[in-house]
Amino acid sequence: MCKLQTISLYIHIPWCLKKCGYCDFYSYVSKDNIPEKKYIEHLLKDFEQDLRLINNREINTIFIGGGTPSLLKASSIKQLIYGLKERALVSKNAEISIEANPKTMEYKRFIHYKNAGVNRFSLGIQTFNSNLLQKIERTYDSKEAINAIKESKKIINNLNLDLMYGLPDQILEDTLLDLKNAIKHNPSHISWYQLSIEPNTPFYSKKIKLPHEDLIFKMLIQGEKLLEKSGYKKYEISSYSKPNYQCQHNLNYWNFGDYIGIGCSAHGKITQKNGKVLRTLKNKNINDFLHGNYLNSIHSVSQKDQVFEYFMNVFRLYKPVLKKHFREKTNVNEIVIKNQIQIAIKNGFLTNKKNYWYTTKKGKFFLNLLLEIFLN
Ligand SMILES: C[S@@+](CC[C@H](N)C(=O)[O-])C[C@H]1O[C@@H](n2cnc3c(N)ncnc32)[C@H](O)[C@@H]1O
Ligand SMILES: C[S@@+](CC[C@H](N)C(=O)[O-])C[C@H]1O[C@@H](n2cnc3c(N)ncnc32)[C@H](O)[C@@H]1O
Ligand code: SF4
Repeated sequence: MCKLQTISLYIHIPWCLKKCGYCDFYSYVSKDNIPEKKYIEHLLKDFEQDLRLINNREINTIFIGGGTPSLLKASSIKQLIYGLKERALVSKNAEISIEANPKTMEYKRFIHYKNAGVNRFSLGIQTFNSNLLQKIERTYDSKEAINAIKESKKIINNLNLDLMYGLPDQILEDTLLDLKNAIKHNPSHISWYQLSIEPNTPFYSKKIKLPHEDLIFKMLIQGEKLLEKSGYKKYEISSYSKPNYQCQHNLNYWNFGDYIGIGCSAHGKITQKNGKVLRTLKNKNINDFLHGNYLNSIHSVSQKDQVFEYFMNVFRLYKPVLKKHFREKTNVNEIVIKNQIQIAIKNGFLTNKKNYWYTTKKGKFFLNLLLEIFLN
Protein backbone atom coordinates (compact mmCIF):
# COMPACT_ATOMS: atom_id res chain seq x y z
CA MET A 1 0.00 0.00 0.00
CA CYS A 2 1.25 3.41 -0.93
CA LYS A 3 1.04 6.42 1.42
CA LEU A 4 -0.90 9.13 -0.39
CA GLN A 5 0.21 12.72 0.02
CA THR A 6 -1.62 16.02 -0.45
CA ILE A 7 -2.64 16.88 -3.98
CA SER A 8 -2.73 19.99 -6.22
CA LEU A 9 -5.50 21.21 -8.49
CA TYR A 10 -5.13 22.81 -11.93
CA ILE A 11 -8.12 24.57 -13.54
CA HIS A 12 -8.01 25.53 -17.21
CA ILE A 13 -9.85 28.61 -18.55
CA PRO A 14 -9.69 28.35 -22.35
CA TRP A 15 -10.43 31.90 -23.57
CA CYS A 16 -8.16 34.77 -24.67
CA LEU A 17 -8.71 38.30 -25.96
CA LYS A 18 -6.53 37.51 -28.94
CA LYS A 19 -4.37 34.53 -29.85
CA CYS A 20 -0.65 35.39 -29.69
CA GLY A 21 1.34 34.06 -32.66
CA TYR A 22 3.85 32.12 -30.54
CA CYS A 23 1.43 30.44 -28.13
CA ASP A 24 0.52 26.75 -28.32
CA PHE A 25 -1.36 26.56 -25.03
CA TYR A 26 -4.97 25.56 -25.52
CA SER A 27 -7.10 28.70 -25.83
CA TYR A 28 -9.24 30.45 -28.35
CA VAL A 29 -10.95 33.78 -28.99
CA SER A 30 -14.69 33.66 -28.47
CA LYS A 31 -16.84 35.68 -30.89
CA ASP A 32 -19.74 35.63 -28.45
CA ASN A 33 -19.90 36.25 -24.75
CA ILE A 34 -17.94 33.74 -22.71
CA PRO A 35 -20.41 31.20 -21.20
CA GLU A 36 -18.61 31.53 -17.89
CA LYS A 37 -21.45 30.66 -15.52
CA LYS A 38 -22.16 27.45 -17.40
CA TYR A 39 -18.45 26.63 -17.65
CA ILE A 40 -17.93 27.02 -13.87
CA GLU A 41 -20.90 24.71 -13.22
CA HIS A 42 -19.31 22.10 -15.47
CA LEU A 43 -15.86 22.62 -13.93
CA LEU A 44 -17.36 21.74 -10.55
CA LYS A 45 -19.01 18.61 -11.98
CA ASP A 46 -15.73 17.63 -13.64
CA PHE A 47 -14.08 18.13 -10.24
CA GLU A 48 -16.69 15.91 -8.53
CA GLN A 49 -15.92 13.08 -10.98
CA ASP A 50 -12.17 13.28 -10.26
CA LEU A 51 -12.77 13.30 -6.50
CA ARG A 52 -13.60 9.59 -6.80
CA LEU A 53 -9.95 9.01 -7.69
CA ILE A 54 -8.24 10.93 -4.89
CA ASN A 55 -9.30 9.17 -1.66
CA ASN A 56 -10.33 12.31 0.27
CA ARG A 57 -6.89 13.84 0.04
CA GLU A 58 -6.39 17.46 1.05
CA ILE A 59 -5.83 19.99 -1.74
CA ASN A 60 -2.69 21.95 -1.11
CA THR A 61 -2.45 24.31 -4.09
CA ILE A 62 -4.86 25.59 -6.74
CA PHE A 63 -3.74 27.12 -10.03
CA ILE A 64 -6.26 28.87 -12.28
CA GLY A 65 -4.48 29.03 -15.64
CA GLY A 66 -5.22 29.30 -19.30
CA GLY A 67 -5.80 30.94 -21.64
CA THR A 68 -6.67 34.08 -19.74
CA PRO A 69 -8.51 33.41 -16.46
CA SER A 70 -8.48 37.14 -15.67
CA LEU A 71 -11.20 37.57 -18.31
CA LEU A 72 -13.64 36.04 -15.83
CA LYS A 73 -15.90 38.07 -13.56
CA ALA A 74 -15.03 38.17 -9.87
CA SER A 75 -18.37 36.46 -9.13
CA SER A 76 -17.33 33.50 -11.32
CA ILE A 77 -13.99 33.08 -9.53
CA LYS A 78 -15.84 33.26 -6.21
CA GLN A 79 -18.41 30.68 -7.35
CA LEU A 80 -15.53 28.44 -8.45
CA ILE A 81 -13.41 28.66 -5.29
CA TYR A 82 -16.38 28.40 -2.93
CA GLY A 83 -17.74 25.48 -4.95
CA LEU A 84 -14.41 23.64 -4.71
CA LYS A 85 -14.27 24.20 -0.95
CA GLU A 86 -17.81 22.86 -0.54
CA ARG A 87 -16.83 19.65 -2.29
CA ALA A 88 -13.34 18.89 -0.95
CA LEU A 89 -10.90 19.70 1.80
CA VAL A 90 -8.68 22.62 0.77
CA SER A 91 -5.72 23.37 3.08
CA LYS A 92 -6.15 26.50 5.18
CA ASN A 93 -2.96 28.00 3.77
CA ALA A 94 -3.36 26.69 0.23
CA GLU A 95 -1.55 28.73 -2.44
CA ILE A 96 -4.24 29.86 -4.90
CA SER A 97 -2.84 31.43 -8.10
CA ILE A 98 -4.54 33.10 -11.02
CA GLU A 99 -2.92 33.99 -14.35
CA ALA A 100 -3.66 37.45 -15.69
CA ASN A 101 -2.99 39.34 -18.88
CA PRO A 102 -2.07 43.04 -18.30
CA LYS A 103 -4.75 44.09 -20.80
CA THR A 104 -7.43 42.69 -18.47
CA MET A 105 -6.23 44.56 -15.37
CA GLU A 106 -9.11 46.09 -13.48
CA TYR A 107 -8.33 47.07 -9.91
CA LYS A 108 -11.79 46.45 -8.42
CA ARG A 109 -12.21 43.04 -10.04
CA PHE A 110 -8.75 41.92 -8.97
CA ILE A 111 -9.48 42.95 -5.34
CA HIS A 112 -12.53 40.70 -5.50
CA TYR A 113 -10.38 37.84 -6.82
CA LYS A 114 -8.34 38.23 -3.64
CA ASN A 115 -11.46 38.40 -1.47
CA ALA A 116 -12.61 35.15 -3.07
CA GLY A 117 -9.42 33.45 -1.85
CA VAL A 118 -6.80 34.03 -4.56
CA ASN A 119 -3.45 34.80 -2.89
CA ARG A 120 -1.02 34.80 -5.84
CA PHE A 121 -1.23 36.71 -9.13
CA SER A 122 0.84 35.76 -12.17
CA LEU A 123 1.01 38.58 -14.73
CA GLY A 124 2.01 37.74 -18.31
CA ILE A 125 4.21 40.78 -19.03
CA GLN A 126 6.64 39.13 -21.56
CA THR A 127 8.61 42.36 -22.21
CA PHE A 128 8.43 46.06 -21.31
CA ASN A 129 9.56 47.10 -24.77
CA SER A 130 6.52 48.43 -26.67
CA ASN A 131 8.05 47.65 -30.09
CA LEU A 132 8.77 44.07 -29.10
CA LEU A 133 5.34 43.72 -27.52
CA GLN A 134 3.86 44.64 -30.88
CA LYS A 135 6.15 42.23 -32.69
CA ILE A 136 5.03 39.31 -30.53
CA GLU A 137 1.40 40.37 -31.03
CA ARG A 138 0.59 41.45 -27.49
CA THR A 139 -2.21 43.98 -27.21
CA TYR A 140 -0.83 46.42 -24.60
CA ASP A 141 2.15 48.73 -24.38
CA SER A 142 4.86 49.23 -21.81
CA LYS A 143 2.80 51.79 -19.88
CA GLU A 144 -0.13 49.41 -19.48
CA ALA A 145 2.22 46.61 -18.39
CA ILE A 146 3.73 48.83 -15.69
CA ASN A 147 0.30 50.00 -14.59
CA ALA A 148 -0.90 46.38 -14.23
CA ILE A 149 2.08 45.62 -11.99
CA LYS A 150 1.55 48.72 -9.83
CA GLU A 151 -2.16 47.99 -9.38
CA SER A 152 -1.51 44.31 -8.61
CA LYS A 153 1.10 45.24 -6.01
CA LYS A 154 -1.46 47.37 -4.18
CA ILE A 155 -3.62 44.25 -3.82
CA ILE A 156 -1.27 41.33 -3.28
CA ASN A 157 2.31 40.70 -2.18
CA ASN A 158 2.76 37.32 -3.84
CA LEU A 159 3.16 38.44 -7.43
CA ASN A 160 4.81 36.60 -10.31
CA LEU A 161 5.85 38.29 -13.55
CA ASP A 162 6.22 36.14 -16.68
CA LEU A 163 8.93 37.47 -19.01
CA MET A 164 10.33 36.01 -22.21
CA TYR A 165 13.75 36.45 -23.83
CA GLY A 166 15.20 35.54 -27.19
CA LEU A 167 12.43 37.51 -28.90
CA PRO A 168 12.70 38.35 -32.64
CA ASP A 169 15.35 41.10 -33.14
CA GLN A 170 15.91 41.42 -29.40
CA ILE A 171 19.43 42.47 -28.42
CA LEU A 172 21.28 41.68 -25.18
CA GLU A 173 20.64 45.15 -23.74
CA ASP A 174 16.85 44.79 -24.31
CA THR A 175 16.79 41.56 -22.32
CA LEU A 176 18.74 42.98 -19.40
CA LEU A 177 16.63 46.13 -19.41
CA ASP A 178 13.46 43.98 -19.20
CA LEU A 179 14.85 42.20 -16.15
CA LYS A 180 15.93 45.50 -14.55
CA ASN A 181 12.46 46.93 -15.12
CA ALA A 182 10.85 43.87 -13.56
CA ILE A 183 13.21 43.89 -10.56
CA LYS A 184 12.46 47.59 -9.95
CA HIS A 185 8.90 46.59 -9.00
CA ASN A 186 10.18 44.02 -6.51
CA PRO A 187 7.88 41.10 -7.44
CA SER A 188 8.18 38.01 -5.22
CA HIS A 189 8.73 35.75 -8.24
CA ILE A 190 9.95 36.04 -11.84
CA SER A 191 9.40 33.35 -14.49
CA TRP A 192 11.88 34.03 -17.26
CA TYR A 193 11.23 31.88 -20.32
CA GLN A 194 13.23 31.51 -23.50
CA LEU A 195 10.79 32.00 -26.39
CA SER A 196 10.30 28.68 -28.13
CA ILE A 197 8.79 28.35 -31.58
CA GLU A 198 6.26 25.55 -31.39
CA PRO A 199 4.87 23.64 -34.39
CA ASN A 200 1.24 24.52 -35.18
CA THR A 201 1.69 28.18 -34.29
CA PRO A 202 1.63 31.13 -36.73
CA PHE A 203 5.22 32.03 -35.73
CA TYR A 204 6.29 28.56 -36.90
CA SER A 205 4.51 28.82 -40.25
CA LYS A 206 5.90 32.31 -40.82
CA LYS A 207 9.41 31.00 -40.01
CA ILE A 208 9.94 33.90 -37.58
CA LYS A 209 13.68 34.42 -37.09
CA LEU A 210 15.05 34.37 -33.56
CA PRO A 211 18.38 35.75 -32.33
CA HIS A 212 21.46 33.53 -32.88
CA GLU A 213 21.90 30.81 -30.23
CA ASP A 214 25.21 32.30 -29.05
CA LEU A 215 23.42 35.55 -28.28
CA ILE A 216 20.59 33.69 -26.51
CA PHE A 217 23.19 31.91 -24.38
CA LYS A 218 24.78 35.27 -23.48
CA MET A 219 21.33 36.60 -22.52
CA LEU A 220 20.81 33.62 -20.24
CA ILE A 221 24.19 33.86 -18.50
CA GLN A 222 24.03 37.62 -17.92
CA GLY A 223 20.32 37.58 -17.02
CA GLU A 224 20.82 34.83 -14.46
CA LYS A 225 23.63 36.83 -12.87
CA LEU A 226 21.49 39.96 -12.68
CA LEU A 227 18.58 38.09 -11.12
CA GLU A 228 20.75 36.34 -8.54
CA LYS A 229 22.49 39.62 -7.66
CA SER A 230 19.08 41.20 -7.13
CA GLY A 231 17.91 38.56 -4.64
CA TYR A 232 16.09 36.18 -6.99
CA LYS A 233 17.28 32.62 -6.46
CA LYS A 234 17.02 30.29 -9.41
CA TYR A 235 15.24 27.10 -8.32
CA GLU A 236 14.12 25.76 -11.69
CA ILE A 237 15.18 26.21 -15.32
CA SER A 238 12.93 29.29 -15.80
CA SER A 239 11.92 30.17 -12.22
CA TYR A 240 13.47 32.68 -9.83
CA SER A 241 12.09 33.72 -6.47
CA LYS A 242 12.65 35.74 -3.34
CA PRO A 243 13.15 33.53 -0.25
CA ASN A 244 9.94 31.59 0.64
CA TYR A 245 8.14 32.59 -2.55
CA GLN A 246 8.77 29.58 -4.78
CA CYS A 247 5.59 28.60 -6.62
CA GLN A 248 4.24 25.70 -4.57
CA HIS A 249 1.94 24.51 -7.35
CA ASN A 250 4.70 24.23 -9.93
CA LEU A 251 7.11 22.77 -7.36
CA ASN A 252 4.61 19.96 -6.87
CA TYR A 253 4.76 19.21 -10.63
CA TRP A 254 8.55 19.24 -10.62
CA ASN A 255 8.70 17.01 -7.55
CA PHE A 256 6.52 14.54 -9.44
CA GLY A 257 3.62 15.11 -7.06
CA ASP A 258 -0.02 14.36 -7.78
CA TYR A 259 -2.50 16.81 -9.23
CA ILE A 260 -6.05 16.92 -10.53
CA GLY A 261 -6.61 18.77 -13.82
CA ILE A 262 -10.09 20.09 -14.60
CA GLY A 263 -11.42 22.07 -17.57
CA CYS A 264 -10.81 21.81 -21.33
CA SER A 265 -7.43 20.20 -22.17
CA ALA A 266 -6.27 19.95 -18.54
CA HIS A 267 -4.16 16.95 -17.59
CA GLY A 268 -3.83 15.29 -14.20
CA LYS A 269 -1.65 12.74 -12.43
CA ILE A 270 -3.20 10.76 -9.60
CA THR A 271 -1.49 7.94 -7.69
CA GLN A 272 -3.74 5.19 -6.37
CA LYS A 273 -3.39 3.36 -3.04
CA ASN A 274 -2.03 0.30 -4.87
CA GLY A 275 0.80 2.41 -6.31
CA LYS A 276 -0.70 2.68 -9.81
CA VAL A 277 -0.23 6.13 -11.37
CA LEU A 278 -3.16 7.38 -13.43
CA ARG A 279 -2.89 10.06 -16.11
CA THR A 280 -6.08 11.91 -17.01
CA LEU A 281 -6.67 14.16 -20.00
CA LYS A 282 -9.78 16.31 -20.34
CA ASN A 283 -11.71 17.04 -23.51
CA LYS A 284 -10.46 20.00 -25.57
CA ASN A 285 -13.71 20.68 -27.31
CA ILE A 286 -15.66 23.31 -25.40
CA ASN A 287 -19.05 22.15 -26.75
CA ASP A 288 -18.40 18.58 -25.63
CA PHE A 289 -17.25 19.89 -22.28
CA LEU A 290 -20.37 22.02 -21.85
CA HIS A 291 -22.43 18.90 -22.57
CA GLY A 292 -20.88 17.03 -19.67
CA ASN A 293 -18.24 15.05 -21.62
CA TYR A 294 -15.19 15.91 -19.55
CA LEU A 295 -12.81 13.00 -19.75
CA ASN A 296 -10.89 12.46 -22.98
CA SER A 297 -8.61 9.67 -21.74
CA ILE A 298 -7.35 7.96 -18.62
CA HIS A 299 -4.52 5.45 -18.49
CA SER A 300 -2.11 4.01 -15.99
CA VAL A 301 1.55 4.88 -16.52
CA SER A 302 4.02 2.01 -16.99
CA GLN A 303 6.98 1.84 -14.60
CA LYS A 304 9.38 2.71 -17.39
CA ASP A 305 7.40 5.82 -18.26
CA GLN A 306 7.15 6.76 -14.59
CA VAL A 307 10.94 6.73 -14.32
CA PHE A 308 11.28 8.90 -17.43
CA GLU A 309 8.56 11.33 -16.30
CA TYR A 310 10.11 11.51 -12.84
CA PHE A 311 13.50 12.59 -14.21
CA MET A 312 11.91 14.89 -16.79
CA ASN A 313 10.46 16.85 -13.88
CA VAL A 314 13.03 16.66 -11.08
CA PHE A 315 16.02 17.41 -13.32
CA ARG A 316 14.49 20.83 -13.95
CA LEU A 317 15.07 21.73 -10.30
CA TYR A 318 18.30 23.18 -8.90
CA LYS A 319 18.69 20.76 -6.02
CA PRO A 320 20.00 17.25 -5.44
CA VAL A 321 17.69 14.37 -6.38
CA LEU A 322 17.40 12.13 -3.32
CA LYS A 323 17.44 8.42 -4.12
CA LYS A 324 14.86 7.92 -1.37
CA HIS A 325 12.57 10.43 -3.12
CA PHE A 326 13.02 8.53 -6.41
CA ARG A 327 12.03 5.25 -4.73
CA GLU A 328 9.01 6.80 -2.99
CA LYS A 329 7.66 8.57 -6.07
CA THR A 330 8.16 5.81 -8.63
CA ASN A 331 8.04 2.62 -6.54
CA VAL A 332 11.19 1.58 -8.43
CA ASN A 333 14.53 0.67 -6.85
CA GLU A 334 17.48 2.60 -8.29
CA ILE A 335 19.24 -0.71 -9.07
CA VAL A 336 16.86 -1.01 -12.03
CA ILE A 337 18.32 2.14 -13.64
CA LYS A 338 21.96 1.43 -12.74
CA ASN A 339 23.09 1.29 -16.40
CA GLN A 340 21.40 4.54 -17.41
CA ILE A 341 22.85 6.33 -14.40
CA GLN A 342 26.33 5.05 -15.35
CA ILE A 343 25.94 6.40 -18.90
CA ALA A 344 24.76 9.78 -17.58
CA ILE A 345 27.78 9.98 -15.25
CA LYS A 346 30.16 8.96 -18.05
CA ASN A 347 28.80 11.76 -20.24
CA GLY A 348 29.39 14.27 -17.46
CA PHE A 349 25.67 14.96 -17.01
CA LEU A 350 25.28 13.57 -13.47
CA THR A 351 27.25 13.29 -10.23
CA ASN A 352 26.54 10.28 -8.05
CA LYS A 353 26.68 10.51 -4.24
CA LYS A 354 25.65 7.93 -1.65
CA ASN A 355 22.16 9.32 -1.08
CA TYR A 356 21.56 11.52 -4.08
CA TRP A 357 22.32 12.44 -7.68
CA TYR A 358 23.11 15.96 -8.84
CA THR A 359 22.86 17.29 -12.39
CA THR A 360 26.06 19.03 -13.50
CA LYS A 361 26.06 22.33 -15.44
CA LYS A 362 26.52 20.26 -18.60
CA GLY A 363 23.57 18.04 -17.62
CA LYS A 364 21.30 21.06 -17.20
CA PHE A 365 22.45 22.56 -20.48
CA PHE A 366 21.94 19.30 -22.39
CA LEU A 367 18.83 18.26 -20.46
CA ASN A 368 17.25 16.65 -23.55
CA LEU A 369 20.30 14.43 -24.11
CA LEU A 370 20.35 13.51 -20.44
CA LEU A 371 16.65 12.56 -20.54
CA GLU A 372 17.10 10.51 -23.72
CA ILE A 373 19.28 8.14 -21.70
CA PHE A 374 16.25 7.26 -19.58
CA LEU A 375 14.06 6.61 -22.62
CA ASN A 376 15.98 3.40 -23.31
C1 LIG B 1 -0.13 29.99 -20.96
S1 LIG B 1 0.42 31.61 -20.73
C2 LIG B 1 -0.91 32.27 -19.75
C3 LIG B 1 -0.76 33.73 -19.35
C4 LIG B 1 -1.63 34.77 -20.03
N1 LIG B 1 -2.54 34.23 -20.96
C5 LIG B 1 -0.75 35.77 -20.77
O1 LIG B 1 -0.25 35.42 -21.84
O2 LIG B 1 -0.60 36.87 -20.28
C6 LIG B 1 1.71 31.43 -19.52
C7 LIG B 1 3.07 31.94 -19.93
O3 LIG B 1 3.72 31.04 -20.79
C8 LIG B 1 4.77 31.73 -21.46
N2 LIG B 1 4.78 31.28 -22.86
C9 LIG B 1 3.72 31.10 -23.68
N3 LIG B 1 4.12 30.66 -24.90
C10 LIG B 1 5.48 30.56 -24.85
C11 LIG B 1 6.49 30.17 -25.79
N4 LIG B 1 6.18 29.80 -27.03
N5 LIG B 1 7.78 30.20 -25.39
C12 LIG B 1 8.11 30.56 -24.13
N6 LIG B 1 7.19 30.94 -23.21
C13 LIG B 1 5.90 30.95 -23.56
C14 LIG B 1 4.46 33.22 -21.37
O4 LIG B 1 5.43 33.86 -20.58
C15 LIG B 1 3.10 33.25 -20.69
O5 LIG B 1 2.93 34.34 -19.83
C1 LIG C 1 3.56 28.19 -18.48
S1 LIG C 1 3.05 28.07 -16.85
C2 LIG C 1 3.26 29.68 -16.24
C3 LIG C 1 3.26 29.71 -14.73
C4 LIG C 1 3.73 31.01 -14.17
N1 LIG C 1 5.03 31.32 -14.65
C5 LIG C 1 3.73 31.03 -12.65
O1 LIG C 1 4.78 30.97 -12.03
O2 LIG C 1 2.64 31.15 -12.07
C6 LIG C 1 1.34 27.86 -16.73
C7 LIG C 1 0.60 27.29 -17.89
O3 LIG C 1 0.88 25.91 -18.06
C8 LIG C 1 -0.26 25.23 -18.51
N2 LIG C 1 -0.61 24.17 -17.53
C9 LIG C 1 -0.12 24.04 -16.27
N3 LIG C 1 -0.64 22.95 -15.67
C10 LIG C 1 -1.47 22.37 -16.55
C11 LIG C 1 -2.31 21.19 -16.52
N4 LIG C 1 -2.37 20.40 -15.45
N5 LIG C 1 -3.06 20.91 -17.60
C12 LIG C 1 -2.99 21.71 -18.70
N6 LIG C 1 -2.22 22.81 -18.80
C13 LIG C 1 -1.46 23.14 -17.74
C14 LIG C 1 -1.39 26.24 -18.63
O4 LIG C 1 -1.50 26.69 -19.95
C15 LIG C 1 -0.91 27.36 -17.71
O5 LIG C 1 -1.42 28.58 -18.11
S1 SF4 D 1 0.17 33.75 -24.49
FE1 SF4 D 1 -1.51 33.99 -23.04
S2 SF4 D 1 -2.82 35.60 -23.98
FE2 SF4 D 1 -1.49 34.85 -25.59
S3 SF4 D 1 -2.69 33.25 -26.60
FE3 SF4 D 1 -1.37 32.23 -25.08
S4 SF4 D 1 -2.64 32.05 -23.30
FE4 SF4 D 1 -3.61 33.59 -24.61
